[in-house]
Amino acid sequence: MSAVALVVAAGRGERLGSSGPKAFVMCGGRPMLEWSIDALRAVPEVEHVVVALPPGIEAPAGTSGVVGGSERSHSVRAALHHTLAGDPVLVHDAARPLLTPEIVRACLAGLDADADAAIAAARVTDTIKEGDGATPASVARTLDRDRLWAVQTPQVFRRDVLERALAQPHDVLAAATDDASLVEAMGGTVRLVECPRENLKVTTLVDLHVAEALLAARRP
Ligand SMILES: Nc1ccn([C@@H]2O[C@H](COP(=O)(O)OP(=O)(O)OP(=O)(O)O)[C@@H](O)[C@H]2O)c(=O)n1
Ligand SMILES: C[C@](O)(CO)[C@H](O)COP(=O)(O)O
Repeated sequence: MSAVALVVAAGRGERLGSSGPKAFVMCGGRPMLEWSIDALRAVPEVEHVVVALPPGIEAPAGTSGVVGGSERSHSVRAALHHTLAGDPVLVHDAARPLLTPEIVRACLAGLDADADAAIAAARVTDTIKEGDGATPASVARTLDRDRLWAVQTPQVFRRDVLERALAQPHDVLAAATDDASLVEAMGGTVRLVECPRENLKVTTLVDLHVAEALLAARRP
């Protein structure tokens, strides 16, 4: 297998409230992006790593860089177009610094012969209720938690499937919060690969504190 990894790192980090791009915020003593690059480069099946970056920022050592787009999926598409080869294609958020080589391997292995994609996800442990959309909100229904998964990255795709999923109009891509949902909309088969909840996304300041604590706990 010769997989290519696309790491999206071109977001602004508005919900974190950082002064610069979130992927370059210090996390556990280094820019957040570097943790994911290390985990990906520790897996020999990943032959090449491409990073979608904010304008004017150089790619980390051992990777190649491309300027990202206005929304996340546009950045994924820019990075995909930057690669000439590599199948399957693994997409990962720089905002998930708790990635491990084991998670990368599990997601690559999850792409079986009948699947179009395999995505990291954790089983939901909370009770989830759907609101009725009114203000004040009331409960419309309680969802069956046994069937619910909180989706993460990596998300691994057959190259031709991801190319087709991303060959859609700008506003369709802008509305997608992950790439697998574009494949689902095309009728594709997306496998769920159970991964630890620790593979969290740093969205707010609380997440950053939790990520730093988890990274510190990993130190020998
Ligand atoms: N135009 C964008 C938007 C997001 N991302 C990347 O997609 C991942 C997930 O996005 P998110 O956490 O929503 O990041 P931001 O867009 O930076 O956050 P916010 O929505 O709070 O501004 C991050 O690694 C982010 O850098 C990207 O490469 N290009
Ligand atoms: C792709 C993603 O990380 C899966 O959980 C996530 O959807 C990114 O976008 P978000 O808008 O920050 O949830």
